[in-house]
Amino acid sequence: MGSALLEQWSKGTESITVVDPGQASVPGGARLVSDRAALDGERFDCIIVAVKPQMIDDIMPDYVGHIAPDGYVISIAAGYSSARLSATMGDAPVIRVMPNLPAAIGRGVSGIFASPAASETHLAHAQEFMARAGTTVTVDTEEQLDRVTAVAGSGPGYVFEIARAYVEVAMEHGFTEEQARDMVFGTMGGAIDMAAEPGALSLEELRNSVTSKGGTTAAGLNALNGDGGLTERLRATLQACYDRAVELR
Ligand SMILES: NC(=O)C1=CN([C@@H]2O[C@H](COP(=O)(O)OP(=O)(O)OC[C@H]3O[C@@H](n4cnc5c(N)ncnc54)[C@H](O)[C@@H]3O)[C@@H](O)[C@H]2O)C=CC1
Ligand SMILES: O=C(O)[C@@H]1CCC=N1
Repeated sequence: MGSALLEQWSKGTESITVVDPGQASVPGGARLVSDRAALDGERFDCIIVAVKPQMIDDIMPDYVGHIAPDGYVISIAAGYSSARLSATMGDAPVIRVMPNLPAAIGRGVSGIFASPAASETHLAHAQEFMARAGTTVTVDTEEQLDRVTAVAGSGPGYVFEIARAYVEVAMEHGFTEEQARDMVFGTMGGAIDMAAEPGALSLEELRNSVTSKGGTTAAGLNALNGDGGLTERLRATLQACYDRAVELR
């Protein structure tokens, strides 16, 4: 996720240093070091936490001395709370961000939550920084940020899985994978873009406009969600994701 964001962050004027022992190169002209020791006492206006939440306790305390006076911390880690991160990082101000993967093409959705110690300046920087990667939604509570994770942060995973299953089943109707992908991506992308047009009809109206009484779409929709099973499945999906975020706090 950090690499996807780096592509977009690099469009700004900041000098960016990445510490990552697992990368041979990073995009966007950022400086890469494989070991924090190479920083040699340098301080940074913003330190971005983009490691797995389960690694933060081990890794991040070593970075306390690298935060500039008036600097702050951005965390993209799921779940791990701002209070816990601040305590881990010498009481630094923390802004939590929950991006999603289409940030890689500048079409991400990022939730932003500023903990009380973060200043207006920190928040304004984080908002501008994340806007380079797509849409931003600033939320008032950390609870809401964990719900952004359930809807948007993990959302591309749901979408990719739905599209994958749709392609698989389309191929069972005798199409090549290329044909199936073209049809599924075109249908999903075209329908979503149409629904997102300014002044578009509601989703119910759009659905109904495809659906002739006694026709083919009605038959398909009845199988898809006639019993509310799809809605229930999505409810369980978001709840399971949110519950996991809570466990990671
Ligand atoms: N993958 C996604 O779509 C999203 C991920 N996130 C968050 O982003 C964070 C990273 O997740 P992913 O990118 O999926 O994982 P990842 O495994 O792809 O990336 C983690 C990176 O941390 C590096 N790393 C490991 N040890 C390190 C150390 N000691 N110092 C510095 N870097 C180290 C790894 O080499 C790797 O490049 C997580 O906290 C996750 O919750 C948030 C939103 C979306
Ligand atoms: O699966 C995860 O934990 C991360 C956080 C949101 C998306 N991927």
